Amino acid sequence: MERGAEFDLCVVADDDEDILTAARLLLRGLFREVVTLSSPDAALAVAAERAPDVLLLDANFARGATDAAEGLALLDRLLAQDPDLIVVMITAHAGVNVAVEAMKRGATDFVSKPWSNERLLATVRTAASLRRSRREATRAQAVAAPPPGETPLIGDSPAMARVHSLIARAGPTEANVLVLGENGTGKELVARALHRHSRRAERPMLTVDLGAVASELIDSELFGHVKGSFTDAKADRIGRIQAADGGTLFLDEIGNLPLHLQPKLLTALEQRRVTPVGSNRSIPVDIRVIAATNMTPEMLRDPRHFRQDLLFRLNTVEIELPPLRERREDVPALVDHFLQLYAHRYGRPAPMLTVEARSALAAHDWPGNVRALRHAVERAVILAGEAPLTPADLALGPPAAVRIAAEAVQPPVVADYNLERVERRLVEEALRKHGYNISAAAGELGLSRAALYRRMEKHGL
Ligand SMILES: Nc1ncnc2c1ncn2[C@@H]1O[C@H](COP(=O)(O)OP(=O)(O)OP(=O)(O)O)[C@@H](O)[C@H]1O
Repeated sequence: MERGAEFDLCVVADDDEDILTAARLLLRGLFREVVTLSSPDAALAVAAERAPDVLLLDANFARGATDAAEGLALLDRLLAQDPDLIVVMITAHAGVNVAVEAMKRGATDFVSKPWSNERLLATVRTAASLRRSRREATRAQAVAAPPPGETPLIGDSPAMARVHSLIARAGPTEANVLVLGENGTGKELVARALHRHSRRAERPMLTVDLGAVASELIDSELFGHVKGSFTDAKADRIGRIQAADGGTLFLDEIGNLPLHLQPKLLTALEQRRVTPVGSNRSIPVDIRVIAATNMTPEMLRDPRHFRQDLLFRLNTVEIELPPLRERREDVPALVDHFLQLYAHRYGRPAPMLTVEARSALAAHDWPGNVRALRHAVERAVILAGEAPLTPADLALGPPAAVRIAAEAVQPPVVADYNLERVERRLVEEALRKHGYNISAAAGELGLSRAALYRRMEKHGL
């Protein structure tokens, strides 16, 4: 790494080793890191994961090719993946036509081989400055409001006012934040808002859902691996921690991190370095970690479940999201927001709700929290006719106490062979048995978390 470099990262993709070496030597004064690559796939992967300031791309990627078809096709794919990517094309053989074609397709500039060092440096510096000003503009927008399509964090109950204030204060700092709350309370939305308020906002936030990754793969998913370190390790793979370098890493369902990997994560966070599986070389990383869990604070503070030294690393700031039933005053604003959202999405007028329907929504216990409320409103928008919606249209079911009493006398599942109803009943039972802990219920049902969410949605749970 060079001190005093103006920019962070330049990627050079070319099949000619001599060109790669020359570019690396020339550009390392301008960039803190110059990554050279000789395969199109690697260029796509690194561009997606590292968001370079500039990518220098050889127009004639295939050895001996001169018609630039491969380089131009790769340019299209790179720009489809990230329209803001700054690509400088390297053209050969007085390839003016290729240069013009590349600029038409969205390349920022070009240099022709053999290049003059001054010309190359000037072109690349101008291109990198362009990237920086684009990022600053994006960042200014990002801090002000969530990007289109992303839900704002709704609710001004005292509990949510506290959450908003913690986000505003902790967001711009580098502090690691732990977000606690039952499933569906909005932990991921809080993580996104924290990232948006941070100086890393223009870099990506990468998410690892530790409840969705098979436990034997978590090590390699987080830390990466080197080729041959285990049977399926057919090539080197960078882990999510390294991929989040410069940005934010969101570790969802951190309570699912196996105990034996907890010291490894702690060491990585303390030393700011990762060691891929099978490697003896550690790599420096600069990340901010936001973690989330649906474990109760009591479980989390039990060393049999979670190492306390790792907990102290992760919870510099703790944000607790209370379940929706403890902040019912947020229900009307959430209902109105989702009514508008789905009416717009399905191209129909937002249905009216009777006073009784609104009271039923506010009185419901919402064991699945805001996610379940969102699904209930979506379903109501889809099924609504002309008349205002009544409590029956919302299919909320009786209050929890009545439901439990009724279930006690229900016949066993096998008395009803209707597959849809049996599925709904089993999903409901598994959810209830595990206190709406999605990972645990999915485990018991033999489903992934995503598959369980799909079924909950299908059955309006
Ligand atoms: N305060 C809120 N305002 C608007 N939408 C919300 C709010 N809280 C949650 N949601 C919506 O509810 C759904 C679940 O939110 P999110 O994924 O952030 O919850 P979570 O706590 O991370 O859930 P899980 O633990 O199950 O992963 C999302 O569709 C989200 O948009």
